[in-house]
Amino acid sequence: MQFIPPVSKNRIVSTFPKCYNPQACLQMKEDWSAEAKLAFKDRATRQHGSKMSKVVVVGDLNVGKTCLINRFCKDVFDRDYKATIGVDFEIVRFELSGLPFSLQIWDTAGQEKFKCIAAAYYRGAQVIVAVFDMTDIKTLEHTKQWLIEALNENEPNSCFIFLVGTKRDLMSPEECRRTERDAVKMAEEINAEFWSVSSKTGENVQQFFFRVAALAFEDSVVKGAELCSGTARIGDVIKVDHTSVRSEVKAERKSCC
Ligand SMILES: Nc1nc2c(ncn2[C@@H]2O[C@H](COP(=O)(O)OP(=O)(O)OP(=O)(O)O)[C@@H](O)[C@H]2O)c(=O)[nH]1
Repeated sequence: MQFIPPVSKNRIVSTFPKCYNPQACLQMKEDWSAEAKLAFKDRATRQHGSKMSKVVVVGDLNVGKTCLINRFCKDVFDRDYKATIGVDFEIVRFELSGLPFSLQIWDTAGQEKFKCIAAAYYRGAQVIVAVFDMTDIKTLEHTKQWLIEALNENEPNSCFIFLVGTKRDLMSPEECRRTERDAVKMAEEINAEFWSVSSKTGENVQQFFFRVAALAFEDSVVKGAELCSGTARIGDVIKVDHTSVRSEVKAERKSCC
């Protein structure tokens, strides 16, 4: 396994929605000439290289962090609870707009006794995912504290924040609606984007991680373009279009650890 240190993020470039906004990704402008598209790709590849973004997943014990990651990275679901000890991580490779991009997804332990080990890995996160169990409402309240601790280790305004409710499959439609209402309020409070998922059935899991990848990738490319010596303005490069990123994301998964 090769460990590639995560790149620290200094600021958020794109406007971050308060709750799920299905439109955000990077796309070259349709009306660009073939040469302009090629030049953009070349430049972005040079700046971007095989860019990796760090995603840190936090939340109470037993809320389903490991299952969420495993459903996406390995397409498996384990009914038996095995506590995460300290931290673990997976690397997922994508191809976005023809460019290589990776997410390094850190699974942290929810148990109090492992907290100090896990906290050592919060630094350099580009994305923080605060997870709660939809069947256990107090875990939603606790996401605030998890978030505070994760943000403490990072530059102010430097992370995209997601709030994810798991175990959707265990809820009746009415319970689900009620919990989602509470979660949207919490998401607004913590300036996060809310998703409700089921790792058991897989509902929304892939869509959620594709969204994470799209935002992290867009942010990396915008920063790269800003560094570039004036050949492209940001407005020329970024266009919001979620559908195209979804269809262009080709996940080549590589497990580590
Ligand atoms: N029905 C259902 N069960 C789930 C879901 N996600 C997780 N679980 C179950 O919840 C339990 C805890 O899941 P984990 O993913 O191990 O929890 P965790 O948050 O990683 O726990 P720690 O490692 O202690 O922090 C396991 O028994 C899972 O099978 C889900 O979406 N639906």
